[in-house]
Amino acid sequence: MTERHDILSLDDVKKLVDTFYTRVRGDELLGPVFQEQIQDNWARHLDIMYRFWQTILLGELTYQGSPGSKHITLPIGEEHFERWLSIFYQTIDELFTGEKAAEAKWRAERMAEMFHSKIEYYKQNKSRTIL
Ligand code: HEM
Repeated sequence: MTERHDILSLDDVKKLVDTFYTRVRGDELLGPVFQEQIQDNWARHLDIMYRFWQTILLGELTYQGSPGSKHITLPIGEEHFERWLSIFYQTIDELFTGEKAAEAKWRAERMAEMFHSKIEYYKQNKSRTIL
């Protein structure tokens, strides 16, 4: 096994994203949710996710978007977020180690919390506009 290092380049980001979404697509809980939304646009989704993590972890500002709005109406709850984070953490820990690797996990967890609370709020207040 090659020695693990930190997430330092766009190639590292791509390796993380490709490995993570390959696992997500094969997961019995998450796979169908992603497939339903993304259908045959995986190349585009992966490209967006490369740019998202490149911006956060490498400080190269290639992503512009508002991810919150893309998640608010998804049919997901706590168990989906737990599974997402568990696969993400496992993928990071297998492939990388270091400050950026830790930051990726921290960021993902904060965003999962934020998306989850927005989704729950939306489910309970469907009749009201919140944007
Ligand atoms: C169970 C949890 C999650 C599910 C099922 C999920 C699903 C999705 C789907 C289906 C899309 C594509 C939306 C579209 O193009 O119409 C998407 C986009 C995205 N997701 Fe998630 N997601 C989850 C958690 C997260 C978390 C924790 C993060 C934070 C790291 C995240 C970050 C993003 C970003 C940045 C995009 C791209 C938004 C854009 O188009 O600008 N997602 N997600």
